[in-house]
Amino acid sequence: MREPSDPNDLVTHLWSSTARKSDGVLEVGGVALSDLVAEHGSPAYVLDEADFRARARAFRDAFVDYDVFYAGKAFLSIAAARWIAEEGLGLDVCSGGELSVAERAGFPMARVELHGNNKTVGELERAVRLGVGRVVVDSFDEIERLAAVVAREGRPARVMVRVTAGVEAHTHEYIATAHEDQKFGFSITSGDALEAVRRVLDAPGLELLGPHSHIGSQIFDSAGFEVAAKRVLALHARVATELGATMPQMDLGGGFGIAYTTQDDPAEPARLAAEMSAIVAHECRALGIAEPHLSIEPGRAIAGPAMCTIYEVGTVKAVRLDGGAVRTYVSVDGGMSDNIRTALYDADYSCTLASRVSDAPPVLARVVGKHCEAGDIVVKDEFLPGDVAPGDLLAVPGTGAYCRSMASNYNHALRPPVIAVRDGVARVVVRRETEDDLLATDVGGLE
Ligand SMILES: Cc1ncc(COP(=O)(O)O)c(C=O)c1O
Ligand SMILES: N[C@@H](CCCC[NH3+])C(=O)O
Repeated sequence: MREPSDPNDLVTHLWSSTARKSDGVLEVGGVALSDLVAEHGSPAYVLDEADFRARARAFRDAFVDYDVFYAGKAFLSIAAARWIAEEGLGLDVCSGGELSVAERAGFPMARVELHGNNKTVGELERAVRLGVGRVVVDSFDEIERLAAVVAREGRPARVMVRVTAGVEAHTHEYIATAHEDQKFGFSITSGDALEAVRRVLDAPGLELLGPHSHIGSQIFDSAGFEVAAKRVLALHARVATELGATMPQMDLGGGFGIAYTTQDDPAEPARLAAEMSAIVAHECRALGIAEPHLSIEPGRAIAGPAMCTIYEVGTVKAVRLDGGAVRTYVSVDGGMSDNIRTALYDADYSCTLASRVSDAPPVLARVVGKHCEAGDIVVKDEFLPGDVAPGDLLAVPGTGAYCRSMASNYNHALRPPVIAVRDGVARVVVRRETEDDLLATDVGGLE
């Protein structure tokens, strides 16, 4: 259990860099969130543009000799794609929808890569026509499909082969992706990865760049990356000796963890870069192979800390637990429709009172949403001032990654807007959904 912290202050490393409290009111990007809610309503995602850009830049600058692709699945909008382009990163998309955002943003297609374990023929055709920089193939079916697409379109495609390195990453089971028994990639151990490389080499119009390994997400320990890099580089060596080909590149994926609570201690990009580069250099020397050109795909570590969600409290209920302790259930005007991560991954978040000072003694609170679901929890445990009351605003930090992008319309909830703040100015970059948006898809079909 975390210790209560001063409710009138912020645990700064959990918040975006411009977040501060002034007389109990949370400000981000120079905008008081109480003013933002007065104008735009709640709940709302608040995106600190300067922080998002700075994190993107920090990865680009630390991983100097690498290509850095921002993983748009974490959070993508036209504005975010433009910022990523301006900061000099590439963009990883994994669906036609994400590709559309990149296109609408005018993102340079040569710096876009397309992922996915079941891309449609339509998605592959569009990617090839648009000239995306690389397609990461994930199955034998897809290699055949892509080869047919490039033949029909008369345009080549640069290809990476997604591999599973057989690593048990230390993270939630649902977001680990390098163990053998799951849907992504070609197993190195079984020989499928080598066979996939052979088929790509044999396919006219497919240019092989190299293997791609993503071991999972919200990982703090570089040991998993080390084991994966070793196994993937061993594949490079096998491809050279058995197939007589050189793979010029290698992608080590994303997965870099962030601090959701004071229990988390993430590494800075510079340290990650130094560790990963040392591992690759050491292993290449041992195998006697040339170092491939490297790339990575951070998503969460760029978008996650740059956003917070602001909610209004609707009801407060004290519940007596077995043993006599009391838990205060604080219901807010959003929930699992704007942040599914607590319910899906048992994720931990923190929160703070964002609209006033309070000197009331802390109580153990659980922040819950307004959905018809007992597991609709936003913050499992937090100490909040004991006078927390309807009308108060609560803010949850670290909601930039996999919250808006995984948001749903459960109970016909309207997905909240994303409001970018910078230098005292707030701009809506993704508008709030309306009931008309929901009803527009419900076409009746009664005739
Ligand atoms: C292939 C791939 N690359 C990159 C990412 C981004 O991961 P993260 O947001 O943890 O950096 C993911 C998501 O886990 C992924 O599946
Ligand atoms: N959606 C996951 C991250 C992994 C998704 C990308 N493979 C999360 O919220 O943690």
